[in-house]
Amino acid sequence: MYKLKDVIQKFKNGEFVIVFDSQNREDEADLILPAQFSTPEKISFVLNYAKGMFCVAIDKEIQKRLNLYIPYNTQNTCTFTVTVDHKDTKTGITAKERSKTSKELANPKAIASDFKIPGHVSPVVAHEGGVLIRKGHTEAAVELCRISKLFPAAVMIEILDEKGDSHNKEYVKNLAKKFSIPITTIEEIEKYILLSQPTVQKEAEAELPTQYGKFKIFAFKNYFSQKEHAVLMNQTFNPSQPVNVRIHSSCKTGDIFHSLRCDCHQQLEFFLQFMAENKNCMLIYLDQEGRGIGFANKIKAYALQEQGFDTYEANNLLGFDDDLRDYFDALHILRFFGIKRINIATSNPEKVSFLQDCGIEILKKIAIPVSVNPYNRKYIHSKMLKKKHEILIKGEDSFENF
Ligand SMILES: Nc1nc2c(ncn2[C@@H]2O[C@H](COP(=O)(O)OP(=O)(O)OP(=O)(O)O)[C@@H](O)[C@H]2O)c(=O)[nH]1
Ligand SMILES: [Mg+2]
Ligand SMILES: [Mg+2]
Ligand SMILES: [Zn+2]
Repeated sequence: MYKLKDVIQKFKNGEFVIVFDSQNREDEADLILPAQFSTPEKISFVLNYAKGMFCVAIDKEIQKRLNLYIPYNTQNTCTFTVTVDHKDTKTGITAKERSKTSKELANPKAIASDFKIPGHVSPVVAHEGGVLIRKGHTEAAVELCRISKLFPAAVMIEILDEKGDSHNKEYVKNLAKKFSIPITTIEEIEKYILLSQPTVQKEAEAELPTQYGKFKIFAFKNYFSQKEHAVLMNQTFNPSQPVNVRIHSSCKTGDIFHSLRCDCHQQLEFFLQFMAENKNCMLIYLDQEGRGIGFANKIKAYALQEQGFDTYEANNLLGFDDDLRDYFDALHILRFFGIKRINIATSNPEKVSFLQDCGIEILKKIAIPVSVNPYNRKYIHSKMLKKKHEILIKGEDSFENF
């Protein structure tokens, strides 16, 4: 699914890769090389073509083992340590000597006394939570090493163009093309991690008798986002048979207060009833309120909708994208239960394509009939028009009636 696989293959073999961060962040590209593969030639290339700050991204373990002091207050900024040279270097500045220092930073047997302080290489320490917590080049570089099963140290340097500009995308692309260097983004690295390792943990399970029937309830937690999700399923459950799944994003106003502004409560109620009447059902109730913008922002968005903006325009006016949700946690919940084949109750084509791309087989879509009223009319219409939701309108209802 992600071309990151090819990037990792090259990185594993000791080749350079280029990593862009997000446009909302530094909007820069760094040339990155596993430090263990440093050679004078490669370091010379880096100095000639990248021209930014010569750093070696390292993990916390290396920083501690080498006793690399962090002289700055580094809350949320780059965690640079003191500068170093390897003890066997003379001035420490030549490509050959910087290569030696970089390579030794990746040496798992290296000790503090192997390095002289100050020097000509700047180690910078990645956040322990990696790119899931901090979306910087340092974290990306160390993650690339980790994914590639290399020592967690990488030479990292910003690419500047002929004029010294670090934001020239065309220049970076041409450089990549000229030297066949693969390009990736921090976002792609993050997606790769979210797909390849479980994002949630099961915390607890119990029985849950409801007015619809007796179900089992599970609590799952994502320790990065601190989000807690609920999973309801039938008491007898066979994951090797197709499972009827609903992935529902929390809607306090709809699910709890039965708001008429949206169709959430109708969908939830339909599915709970469906669970009572059918076997092998699972409701994954995700803690991502207001399409991921949170409760307070959703209410702000409602206030804007009262002025005539639609649900997506309101999000955008508040500075958010249309939809901030993702379904990685839901994917890992399905994987946790060993579920591979599902019928899904949704109108949202994005949920379907995400799960399919991740290898979940979708056998059927279960349509949920919803009523239109004067308060949800525009909301439902916008979803159908702008996001291609396939919404089944109940009985006699039609948009023209409102
Ligand atoms: N930001 C924002 N979020 C909303 C608004 N109305 C509902 N929501 C949230 O939208 C989410 C539900 O999204 P929907 O688009 O209704 O449905 P869906 O989950 O994408 O698709 P279905 O599977 O068919 O339910 C919930 O998290 C609600 O809290 C709104 O006007 N603004
Ligand atoms: Mg950077
Ligand atoms: Mg919905
Ligand atoms: Zn709702």
